[in-house]
Amino acid sequence: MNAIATNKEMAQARRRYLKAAVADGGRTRQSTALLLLDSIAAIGFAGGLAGAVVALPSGVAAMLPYAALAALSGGVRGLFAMLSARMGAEGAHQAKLRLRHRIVDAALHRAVGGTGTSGTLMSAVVDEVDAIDGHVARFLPARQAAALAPLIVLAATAFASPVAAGILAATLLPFILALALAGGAAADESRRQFIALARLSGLFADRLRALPIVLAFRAEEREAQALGTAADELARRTIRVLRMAFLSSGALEFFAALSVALVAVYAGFNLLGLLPFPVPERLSLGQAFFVLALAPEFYGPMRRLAAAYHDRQAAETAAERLSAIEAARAPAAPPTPALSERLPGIRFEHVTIRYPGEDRAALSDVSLDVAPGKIVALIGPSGSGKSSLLHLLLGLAPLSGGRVRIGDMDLGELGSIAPFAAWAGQAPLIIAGTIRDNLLLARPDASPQEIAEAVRAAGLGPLLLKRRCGIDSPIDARGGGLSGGERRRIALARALLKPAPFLLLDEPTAHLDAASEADLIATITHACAGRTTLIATHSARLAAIADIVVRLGEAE
Ligand SMILES: Nc1ncnc2c1ncn2[C@@H]1O[C@H](COP(=O)(O)OP(=O)(O)OP(=O)(O)O)[C@@H](O)[C@H]1O
Repeated sequence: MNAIATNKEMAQARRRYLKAAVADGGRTRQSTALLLLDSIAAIGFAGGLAGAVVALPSGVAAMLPYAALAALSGGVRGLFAMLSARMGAEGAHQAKLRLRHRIVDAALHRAVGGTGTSGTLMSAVVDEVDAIDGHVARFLPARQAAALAPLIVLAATAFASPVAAGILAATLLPFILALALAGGAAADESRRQFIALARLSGLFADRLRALPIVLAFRAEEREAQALGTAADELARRTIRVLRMAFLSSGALEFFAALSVALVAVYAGFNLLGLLPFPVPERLSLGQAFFVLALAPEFYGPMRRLAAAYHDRQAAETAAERLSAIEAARAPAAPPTPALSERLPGIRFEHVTIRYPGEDRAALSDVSLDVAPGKIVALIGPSGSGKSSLLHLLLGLAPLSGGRVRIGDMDLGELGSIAPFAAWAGQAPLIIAGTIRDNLLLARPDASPQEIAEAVRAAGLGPLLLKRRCGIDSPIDARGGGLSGGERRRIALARALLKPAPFLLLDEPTAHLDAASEADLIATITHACAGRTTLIATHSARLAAIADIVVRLGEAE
């Protein structure tokens, strides 16, 4: 009972999320209005057809106005259908644009330690946002039209033959029952298929990014097998969904055809006066033709709704995953207040860092004072928490105990010192573009002279000399063609370019030979002047430039 309640609540939560996510203003309503106009044009078509048949014995001239009405209504129907599809598509495009923007924003501001690989996030932004397309473009207008259009058709039919209208209304109940049953049964299969699709595309995107590592570890076969299993799973789910779709559309077509057949039999027998029971009406040829031509239109809007039902299932499944990504968004940081001092220091008071889901603290009860303008080197064995301490300042690691003062402000008030810090991490971010684009990340308005100075100071000169286009040489997002040391130099050049009171460096001289290290140490010493600096390092030579050396790990 509880599980059922939970499932129901989850379904409601999914629908609420979807409703809020796709609220698109006027487009859906316009698309619905066009579908309703299509039903009115269908009445015109049926009237024209019936009139033409009745006028046939009186000659072509008498028939002509009715034939023209039927042709015009037919043409207008095509136009309405096209415009409705276009409006729906436009509404879906707008809704996807807004949602994609929100999901990218949430993915970029994930709470510290949030789950989800970049592959699954990418698949969410592309595939899962796309899954709401059919919901907005087809399902929503079809659902709104399905509530009104049959009533319009029913009223027009009742005008010509109340009994035929009664037959249509009576067959509605099993039709709706079949629709609900078929849709409900297909829902779970469709959800499972969509989850399998999301899993496969996330897996594929992740493995593609890690292709060099997969090849280096000769794991091609194992990874190909994992992808194969995910693809098989998707194929199995897809077959099940197709099976359900065939079954459900078969049931729907059966009821729709049955109702039209009943109206046809009634109209025919009534015309011939052969009905075995009394009815309160005697149909004319025109009335009989009119109700017959209109009967399929009664179910048309509901058929359209049934065809779009799977779009809704796909959208609801996607909504579940998209809402989870949005829920994992870190609470919006208040606007960063300005620092009250020009060159503040940093004080760590009994700081503990424990990552979410970890039993052990990465760093426990660390107290440390970095006076304004001083250099502190953090040394210690691998895993002792040097990077974590720097990440804490940047809002990338959680403060689980103690407090951090930035000048006379609390780190909590600032959220992160990122806006005031020049930072070069262990795995520098490289974007696809030129080397210049990568440097300008730190300061988009840097002048060519300032860039040249940072390039020289970071020792990037030899790298640029090797490249035909120098600083405008293209590099890919993985830093293809750059050595680890060169990537670090790019990160360091960025840190040098940014005029910030704090300088945070995480192993800036790793991977360098002794001569290059000595060069870079001179550059770093120069860059530290006038900034409060924290350097995590394993290098004794680099640590020697610090005013204070703090050993983390075993010394505590
Ligand atoms: N995002 C994270 N989630 C969970 N644990 C983490 C995370 N980042 C780091 N850790 C753990 O925190 C501890 C400290 O890691 P950290 O990277 O700060 O050490 P480090 O001293 O900088 O190491 P190295 O010298 O090798 O760079 C390690 O045990 C590490 O496994």
